[in-house]
Parts: sequence; C-alpha cells; structure tokens
Amino acid sequence: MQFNITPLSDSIVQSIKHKIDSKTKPLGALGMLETIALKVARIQETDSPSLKNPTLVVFAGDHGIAKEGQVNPYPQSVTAQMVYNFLEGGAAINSFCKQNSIDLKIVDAGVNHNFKNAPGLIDAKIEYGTRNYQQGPAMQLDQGYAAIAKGATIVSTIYKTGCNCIGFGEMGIGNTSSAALLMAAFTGIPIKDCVGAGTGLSSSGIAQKKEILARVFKGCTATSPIEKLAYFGGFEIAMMTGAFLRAAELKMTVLVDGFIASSALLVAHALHKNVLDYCIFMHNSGEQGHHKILEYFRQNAILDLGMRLGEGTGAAVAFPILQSAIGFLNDMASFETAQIDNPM
Ligand SMILES: Cc1cc2ncn([C@H]3O[C@H](COP(=O)(O)O)[C@@H](O)[C@H]3O)c2cc1C
Ligand SMILES: O=C(O)c1cccnc1
Repeated sequence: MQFNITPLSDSIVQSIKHKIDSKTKPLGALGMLETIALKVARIQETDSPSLKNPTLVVFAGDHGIAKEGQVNPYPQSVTAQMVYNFLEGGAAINSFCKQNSIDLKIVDAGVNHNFKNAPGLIDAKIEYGTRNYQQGPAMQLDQGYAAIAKGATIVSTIYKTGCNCIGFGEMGIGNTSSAALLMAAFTGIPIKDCVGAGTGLSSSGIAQKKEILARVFKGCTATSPIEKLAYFGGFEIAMMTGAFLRAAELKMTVLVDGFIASSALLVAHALHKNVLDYCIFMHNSGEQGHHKILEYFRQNAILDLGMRLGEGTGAAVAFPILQSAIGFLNDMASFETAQIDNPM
C-alpha cells in the first residue's frame, strides 16, 4: 500500500514567522503556541489557517493475550462494554468532545463481540480479536494490511465531509502491552523500559507483565514494520496506523493522543517518515513509556496532566490550546495596525 506524504514546504516559513513576530507581543512571548501556529500554517500552506470540522475517531479492538488476565487488570469484556458506553455518550471522550465541539466517531476494528449493526458504530471488524502473541503472531499479514487500508478509508470518508483536523483514540483491553512491544521493536529501547502500569497494575503486576512481554519479544523474529505490527497486533493499532498515514497524505492536521496512539505512529513513521510533519503531540501520557517515545520523535507535547486513559482524551482536552494558537495568528493586531512602538 502506497501513501504519498509530501514533506512540509519551507516556502511560507519566513512570511508566517514575520506575521507571528509582528503581533502585539514581545518576540516569542506566546511560546509553544507560536510553534504550533507555524506548523499548522505550513500544513495548510496559508498564513490564515483554520480548524474545520475537527473529528476524533476511536478505534476499538480486542487482544488475545487479554483473555488470560496476566498483563491487564480489567477483563477483555470491558472493551465491548466501553464501545456501548461511547455510543451512549457516557465515556470521558464523549464529555471532552462535547465540551470542545469535536465530532466523535466510534469504529469496531476487531472487538470480540457481535454488535449486530449497533446504531452509530462504524463496522470495520477484521476479526473477533487478535490471537495471543504468546503463541505466535497476533494477526495474519493480510489482516494487518486490511486494517491499515480500512483506517485509511475511514479517514478519506471523514475528509470528504470538510474535516481538516483529525485525532485518533483507541479502546482495547490489553493494548498497553501491544504498544510496549511495538515501542521496543521500533525504537530499540529495551522492552523492560517500555512496559508500564497500564490501567493500574501493582508493582508485582508490572514485574509479571515485563517478564511475559520480554519472553514474547525475544520469541519474535519479525523484521519488516508490517511483520512487527502483525506480530504484536492490535487491530485498533493497525487501523490507527493507516489512519495516520492517510491523514498526513491528505494534509490534515493530525492530533496525537497518548501511549497507544504514539505506538501506532511509530509504525506509521517506520513506513513513512514524513507523517511526523503533520502531527501535533497533544499530551504526555502518564503511562511511563510515553515520554520516551516523544523523545525518540524529538517532539514536545502540549499538556502534561498525568492523564493515562487513552480513548483520544489527551487530544480532546488539549484541543482548545490548538484553537488558541490558530486564534492568535488570525485575530491579533500587528504593531503597525495597532500603532504600538516596536523597537525589535
Ligand atoms: C473502564 C476502562 C475505560 C478505558 N478507556 C480507555 N482505557 C484504556 O485502557 C486499556 C489499556 O490498558 P491495559 O493494557 O492495562 O488493559 C485500553 O482499552 C485503553 O484505551 C480504558 C480501560 C478501562 C478499564
Ligand atoms: O496513554 C495511553 O494511551 C494509555 C495509557 C494507559 C492506558 N490506556 C491508554
């Protein structure tokens, strides 16, 4: 599958920087808001960017290993139950999207439950959950490709509604384990440093999770990015990978959530480096491996609130900051128009 992601052009950098520096404030005084404004302006190739129909897509999928309960404190059944909660408006992500007027879409990427065409649910089911990677690859390679393609198609459909700003979240009990394995596979950081508490393991629970995942990691012979993705899985992670790639190809502003979303981005980045040009890192998750992924990408996140939930909640909560960055660029007066002395 080919994605044609063009790197950001430098052509308007000087004019945008000039516009930012002409605003009625000391040079650089809006800090990271200035960096974000410049990035979105470059993505949209205009000095007056806008955020149109912001949308957050939650991909849900189940994990074979989660049935055993060795790496996850909550049972696998919670994934499907949370999907119903999303559809009924009762989850954290519903609250934050409602607060910030973000359109929310829920996708069944591979939950171990038959939703029987539940109203509002996008059916992209690859399979009723992945296999347990303790016994071999979580999914077949063709399932990995199919998930990437479906993620891309879902983004294309949303883009056609006029959306130019999209974030991705996930739901999948056990997926901090897949994310840790993918992190180790794509960054080279030792697996023990990638594993964290997930939804709240005790220190002995974390030690067991590390031991189990270290064994899985050692037993994996995958070499290509797609093989690694298929081995460690997550249909929701694979679909998010395709979603990141298509969103960047379509020059959308891409909102990156926490640890799981960033693990999908590691896969996308291994397939196409330029994807990072379109990404804004919305928060630093409390899951311990996340800040190391941010370091690997050499990126700073907007918020650091100790949130460790997933679902896209970090992206949705930080969204008003992104709006502030676009807002000042479009709305503030310049020294010249406001007739304010500017010695700089
Ligand atoms: C009620 C509930 C709601 C959630 N929403 C997101 N997650 C988050 O926790 C899960 C990953 O953590 P682990 O690997 O420890 O299972 C994912 O579903 C993730 O989205 C939730 C988890 C629970 C229990
Ligand atoms: O940061 C995340 O994405 C995260 C952290 C813990 C549990 N679920 C998701």
